[in-house]
Amino acid sequence: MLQLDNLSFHIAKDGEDFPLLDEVSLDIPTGHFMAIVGPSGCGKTTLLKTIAGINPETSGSLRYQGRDLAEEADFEPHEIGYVPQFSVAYDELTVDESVEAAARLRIKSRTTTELDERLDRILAETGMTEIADRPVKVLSGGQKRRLGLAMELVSSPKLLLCDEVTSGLDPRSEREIVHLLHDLSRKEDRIIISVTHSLAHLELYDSLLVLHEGRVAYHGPPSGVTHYFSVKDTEEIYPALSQQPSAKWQSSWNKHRKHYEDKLIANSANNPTPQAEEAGEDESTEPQVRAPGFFAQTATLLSRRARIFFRDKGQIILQLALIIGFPLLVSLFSPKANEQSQKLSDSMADNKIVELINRTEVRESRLKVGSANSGIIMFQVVLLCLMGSNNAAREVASERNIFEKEKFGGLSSLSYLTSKLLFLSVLVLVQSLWMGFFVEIFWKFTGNFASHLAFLVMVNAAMTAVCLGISSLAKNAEQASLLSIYLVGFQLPLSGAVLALPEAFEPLTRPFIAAYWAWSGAVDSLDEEKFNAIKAVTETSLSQSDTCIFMLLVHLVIGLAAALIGMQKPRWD
Ligand SMILES: Nc1ncnc2c1ncn2[C@@H]1O[C@H](COP(=O)(O)OP(=O)(O)OP(=O)(O)O)[C@@H](O)[C@H]1O
Repeated sequence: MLQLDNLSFHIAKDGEDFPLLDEVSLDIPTGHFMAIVGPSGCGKTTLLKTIAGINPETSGSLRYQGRDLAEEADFEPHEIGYVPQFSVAYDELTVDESVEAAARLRIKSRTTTELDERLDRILAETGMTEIADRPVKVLSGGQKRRLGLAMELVSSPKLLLCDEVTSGLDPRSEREIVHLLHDLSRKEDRIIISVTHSLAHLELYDSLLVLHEGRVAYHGPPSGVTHYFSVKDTEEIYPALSQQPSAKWQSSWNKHRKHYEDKLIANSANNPTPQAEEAGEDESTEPQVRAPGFFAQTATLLSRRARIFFRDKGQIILQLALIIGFPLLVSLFSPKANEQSQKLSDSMADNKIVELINRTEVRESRLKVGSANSGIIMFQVVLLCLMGSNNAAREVASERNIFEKEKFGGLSSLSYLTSKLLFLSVLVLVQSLWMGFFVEIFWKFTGNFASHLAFLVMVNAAMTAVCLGISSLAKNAEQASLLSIYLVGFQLPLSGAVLALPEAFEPLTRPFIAAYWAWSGAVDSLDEEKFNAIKAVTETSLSQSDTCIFMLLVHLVIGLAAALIGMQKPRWD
């Protein structure tokens, strides 16, 4: 039995306490199929989220099988399934792969055979065996809803919460989904609560909850609802609701509640589910569901991310274009940087004017070489910053809903971060090392080349980590992209590599500019001649390579910490 006792959820609105749910009390027997209906905005989704624990209740209590969910133990992730309004599957995967990934993230299977059997059973139960190989992107609306249900059934939840899983479907698909939910509620003593706008197929529900402005107006058998509201047709319920304030509906419901809910409990006792009949209410017969560990979840996420990446043609083309195009672009400037700076002859010219001309020519040649080498390094650094931002800006923000849903199902934020870290590290290494080695063919880096490579890798890694942090903290993918692009845009002007910044300004901005630390560190890795040539053309002070590596590491760590903080923060729509 699921019991809601005076459950309320309030928000602060214009500085005042405002109830979205007000003292909702319900008794829902096991193996029960309940519909929540009510006018738009009456609090149906809010109630579902409060039961799920996504909205913390302001007052009142929730009990499941006698245990207080707030005081004692909350639902284990495997005990509860929540099918939200949005799709939780990736378009690039097939039905089979989506359900398998959901299973691997939520439960620990002893053997592959055990997992396969579970997947086959769920696909058969939800009528998707025939379309198991089909990509999610070609599924119909009804098939997508079935997939959403299948992905929740992997842990055999005792409580399944469905938010408008029939909305927008044609009448036939809607009927099929309601029948499917009805059948699922008859298995494993499962309680299914379904928010719906539709008043069709009410006969399939065990009970109907009518909400009005966050308050219960009715909870009883669907057959009794027209009598209760004194209307001829269910379609007339909403107009009837608007005829008196919700507080009045609530107080009259409180007078009738016991009578109706006793009836529901008596009905459920008369119609035990097949499992309840076989096993009685003995919970000790239930198989133990264990959550997968950190490494198992990380491996599942990583293999799913790689699969999605390789199936996304747009992503592959963009990555190839960046990886090939950017180093090519840098190499176009290599002839100037390869020029040797002229040296002064050991002997002085006899003529003072000739000597002066020689010195001026040497100086000009040195400035040219210095600025070409500085430019080529900064060009590499800025383009790698751009790649880093492209790598990570949308990585979390674009799949935030799915991530929240998976976190709700028991996914650890640390596994999620680690999988992103591993995936992005491969991109960073390929992009940065290719940039370094390819440009080296055309422009010889005279100095410590390994150190130069390290700075290219570090600046890309730092920018990727910071943009991952932005992606994880941002409200949405558009905001994350915009902030990341601004961050890259500021790198070149604030690095001081092109124009020295005003003295008072420089110490304020420098710590935040990854491009400066990578440029300065790479310049410090050059041989003495080129280092001096660059020093001669720039007014910006250069830092030692150790300091530069340290600062880039700080950027990396801050980015990752921000990403983890953002991931741990609940961000439901
Ligand atoms: N966290 C929140 N903060 C502020 N307002 C909220 C919050 N959650 C919900 N609301 C508001 O509470 C009201 C009820 O929202 P809810 O989504 O529960 O309604 P609903 O009955 O499911 O609506 P619909 O049928 O249109 O989906 C709406 O006016 C919504 O804007």
